[in-house]
Amino acid sequence: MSALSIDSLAVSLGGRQVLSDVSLRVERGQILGVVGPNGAGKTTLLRSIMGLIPARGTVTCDGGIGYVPQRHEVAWDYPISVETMVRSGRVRRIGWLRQAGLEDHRAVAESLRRVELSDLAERPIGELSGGQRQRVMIARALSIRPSLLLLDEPFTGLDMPTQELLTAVFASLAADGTTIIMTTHDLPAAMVTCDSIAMVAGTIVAHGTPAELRDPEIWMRTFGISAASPLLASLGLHHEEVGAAC
Ligand SMILES: Nc1ncnc2c1ncn2[C@@H]1O[C@H](COP(=O)(O)OP(=O)(O)OP(=O)(O)O)[C@@H](O)[C@H]1O
Repeated sequence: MSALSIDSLAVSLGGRQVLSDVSLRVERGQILGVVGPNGAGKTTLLRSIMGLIPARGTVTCDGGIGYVPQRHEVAWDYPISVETMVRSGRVRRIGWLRQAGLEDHRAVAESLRRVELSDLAERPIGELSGGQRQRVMIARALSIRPSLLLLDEPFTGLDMPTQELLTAVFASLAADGTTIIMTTHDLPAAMVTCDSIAMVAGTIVAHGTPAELRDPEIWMRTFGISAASPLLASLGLHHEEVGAAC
């Protein structure tokens, strides 16, 4: 059985069809990159896998799901520590009225270690840098030890060392069997770091390994770009014009 199976998923928001006929399989320990233009439905796809918005079709996952929304969706002026923020990821397991137990503390400490934030456990979240905030949100999602981790644009606005650190964290999670799905606008990085790429534009336009997605036509169609687009050059894909040699 695949770690995640999506069959005939369709989502309407505000009376408009945002996603239709989405079917996808992701195997355990794989990293899937979800790419597509603005408004393509990438965030909607993650939210519907998470069950946060009503959708038709079926989503089957073999374990818990951790979700890291885009950073601007979180209220960072809330007066709580990094540790409390990470522990809040386990609220459904702990319950609002029960004290956190040994297992909860262990899971929180392990998650903070994964993202190298153990030293900042007591720091108020309002005092963190953008990169540290992203690491807190990832630790929060990891606190339930999910089998599937959903990341919405995890690298946006981060410097190169933080991107490198997170890439290493994701690779080690995947090696330990966590399945990862991330949306991204950094297409060259996705082609290097993801095992497979799903190209989304209202539906799955193409899905394959980076090596299988070297046809520039697919990128031109999905992103609505011309053969002269710098995007194709940045991916090392060159469109050969028919009759160009004449
Ligand atoms: N709550 C909502 N009500 C109505 N329409 C919505 C709602 N949320 C999203 N949409 C619309 O659904 C479409 C897909 O949005 P979504 O955020 O999934 O795109 P995206 O691919 O993640 O885009 P981006 O790259 O800009 O983040 C957009 O046209 C958006 O305006």
